[in-house]
Amino acid sequence: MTTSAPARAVRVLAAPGDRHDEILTPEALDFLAHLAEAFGDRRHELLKERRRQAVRLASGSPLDFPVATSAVRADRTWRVAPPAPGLEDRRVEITGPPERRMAVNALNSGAQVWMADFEDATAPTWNNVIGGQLSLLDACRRRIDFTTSGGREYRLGEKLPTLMVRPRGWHLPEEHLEFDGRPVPAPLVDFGLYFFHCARRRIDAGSGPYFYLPKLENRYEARLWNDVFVLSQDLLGIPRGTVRATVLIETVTAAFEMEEILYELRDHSAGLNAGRWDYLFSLIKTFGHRTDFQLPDRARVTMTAPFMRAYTDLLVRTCHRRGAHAIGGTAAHVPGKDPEAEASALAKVRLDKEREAEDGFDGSWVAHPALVPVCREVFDGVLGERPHQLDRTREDVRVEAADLLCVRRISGPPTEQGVRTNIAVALRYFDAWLRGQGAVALYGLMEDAATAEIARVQIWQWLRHGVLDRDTALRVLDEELAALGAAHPWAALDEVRELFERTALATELPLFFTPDAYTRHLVRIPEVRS
Ligand SMILES: CC(=O)SCCNC(=O)CCNC(=O)[C@H](O)C(C)(C)COP(=O)(O)OP(=O)(O)OC[C@H]1O[C@@H](n2cnc3c(N)ncnc32)[C@H](O)[C@@H]1OP(=O)(O)O
Ligand SMILES: O=CC(=O)O
Ligand SMILES: [Mg+2]
Repeated sequence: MTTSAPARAVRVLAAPGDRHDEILTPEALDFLAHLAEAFGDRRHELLKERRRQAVRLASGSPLDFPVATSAVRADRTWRVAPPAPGLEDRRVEITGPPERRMAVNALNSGAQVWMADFEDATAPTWNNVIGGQLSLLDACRRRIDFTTSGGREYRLGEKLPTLMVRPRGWHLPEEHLEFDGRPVPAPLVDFGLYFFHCARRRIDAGSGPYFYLPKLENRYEARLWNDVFVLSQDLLGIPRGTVRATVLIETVTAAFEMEEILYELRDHSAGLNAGRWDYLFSLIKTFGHRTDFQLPDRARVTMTAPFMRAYTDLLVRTCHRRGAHAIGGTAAHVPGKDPEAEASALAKVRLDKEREAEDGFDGSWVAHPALVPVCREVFDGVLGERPHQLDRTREDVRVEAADLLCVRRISGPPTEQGVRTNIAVALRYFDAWLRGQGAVALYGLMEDAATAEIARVQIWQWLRHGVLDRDTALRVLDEELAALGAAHPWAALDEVRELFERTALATELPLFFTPDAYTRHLVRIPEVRS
């Protein structure tokens, strides 16, 4: 590294695990200490600002495109950096946790990009966090092959996708690492360890250190990431502008600052992604108190709802006028175990990808290897030999604040089946998450931390507006807990129930279920600290 050591060190508070010393080297911890020292306080201030903004919006302050940055939006001259090596053609991107077996499967899936996910698809147990870093390091060294105890072989193919890594969001701490008496911010840990160990290897392989940035709420959070990139590159002597990052527009406040977010990151930007599930979650939680934001059953809120279409159209237009890729989101349907379910899932995903490709997206996400060919076929049909469609500037798109916020047109009360599905999904997902699994297939759909949040906050919202009565919610909760216990005798029913009651049935809505559940259930710090 090119600068002197920080005054304080990062302490590891976890028990040593298999090969963890390969990741938690003194040099890597020193790198994290630099990041924690430089950015810990700013992250803390930005989280306070998130809470202040939530209160302002809940008290009726209007949400609109910021006046202070109108010059950035009006200036037609600026562009983001051109696509970096390996990021020009992104028509199919597969997502998934960096668990070893899934890592090999994703790398062999035939997609252009693998988005290795420490956020929505990972329950951040210490073993998942460090195990994920080991998978990434081994993948970068091409030493990830293994054979299961049953003799099944996992071997990397010749041509691999470009690797992008999604660190956890700013709201999460990593309690197994301490700096200056406080947990190190989780995004700095996920980003920092990968960057420290793999940035040079990726550059030497003709690619680069590339990231997806989740759950940003405004331009200041994008600026913070940009400063993290600048310092990290300087510390390792890597030229500025080598890092690239795609920001997920998945909060309603960020949808009003897409241009500004691209602008803040312009030298490191690799476009925007329409993170539809967190977006919907954010919309409900931000305006959950307002009756005109009351949404019907989750299944009825689709991407063709006018307010969702306004959000994706605006994203494509914003990206393309700035020379940035616009990447679509995840259709949650995953192939089931029988051919009929599989055909139905493929048909639904195809429709979703067709809409995205026709609307101008340059590529999209899939959550399962069996969906790669569908997504490819659809984007091949629209792109042909071209790597993207940045030339489709979508001048026809006119989106005002009201278009993004006009939810009323699809509002309505829930059905009993809608209530039951949400409760069942939340309980089953919490159970999986507490056992260390961050994504699961439930009732034919991929469920992760974003989709489960929708299930949770809808129950809260319906109770709040009196369209669901508490007795019914409690009765369904009892029934669905019993069903979960019958299906999974190992499920921690008391913990699951308590988590649901605390996060869905409380008067005040917790902003996320994860931070508190993480601290209570996933953190394992031995009695005697190292
Ligand atoms: C809202 C958002 O943020 S979307 C992005 C975050 N979410 C995700 O990335 C979810 C990714 N998807 C997944 O985790 C999985 O597909 C699940 C959990 C939904 C379903 O997984 P499974 O129940 O294992 O599915 P299934 O049994 O059909 O899997 C068949 C094979 O495909 C593999 N596979 C399934 N999904 C993936 C994936 N996304 N990446 C790599 N391999 C995968 C499985 O590991 C399995 O491999 P194996 O035969 O070697 O054991
Ligand atoms: O991260 C993606 C989303 O839809 O949420
Ligand atoms: Mg998300």
